[in-house]
Amino acid sequence: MIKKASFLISNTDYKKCPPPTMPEFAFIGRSNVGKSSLVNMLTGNKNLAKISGKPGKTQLINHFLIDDIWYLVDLPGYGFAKVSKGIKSTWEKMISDYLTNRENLVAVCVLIDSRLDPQKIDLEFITWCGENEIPFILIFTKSDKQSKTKTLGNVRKFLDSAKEIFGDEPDYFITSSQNGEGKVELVSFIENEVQEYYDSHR
Ligand SMILES: Nc1nc2c(ncn2[C@@H]2O[C@H](COP(=O)(O)OP(=O)(O)OP(=O)(O)O)[C@@H](O)[C@H]2O)c(=O)[nH]1
Ligand SMILES: [Mg+2]
Repeated sequence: MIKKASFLISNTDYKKCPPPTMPEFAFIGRSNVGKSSLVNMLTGNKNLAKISGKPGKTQLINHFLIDDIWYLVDLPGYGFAKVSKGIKSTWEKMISDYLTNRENLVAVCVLIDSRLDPQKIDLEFITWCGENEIPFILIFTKSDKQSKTKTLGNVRKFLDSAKEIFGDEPDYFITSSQNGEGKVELVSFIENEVQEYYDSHR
């Protein structure tokens, strides 16, 4: 479990991010999918990342230091219709530059709204990750909002779509920031990866 978490710095330029000396996990997904809420749930600190009912709250690359051994990054959402084309492409460049150049990035955690059928923009994003050889895992959010059957049905549909693209199923987790579902599983997974990172970088 996470014992210690603190906010470090916000950036628009990946070159100004903290030195890449620790393994890093970045949280991304559509605006309002629950990225910042998940960061707070995982760290047990309701006030760490800013949350809003309005999409587009997070606009920068936000670094958090976890247990003094890994970085968690809260990224702005993609696919937010209400911003202008110009702002959108600036965001996209900032995020794609960060994702393709950040050498200590272990995996991108792609958040998917478990209430919805597979969304084109999410499938496009994971396709882009594949093309750029960026490892990713899927995190289904807001599982508390509907029945277990409905959640599992939507998860299955998304995994089937991903399988069509990649030939196999990505690692995935089902979570709720409201009731803590998936916290233990996801944190254990990340902590394992962190350990492996240090083992292979000795
Ligand atoms: N019921 C429920 N609501 C959630 C959950 N996660 C997030 N929310 C709500 O969804 C809204 C958006 O949450 P945020 O965490 O700000 O979403 P975000 O992905 O960081 O959004 P941007 O920063 O705008 O891209 C807020 O009103 C949250 O309270 C969840 O697991 N369950
Ligand atoms: Mg946010």
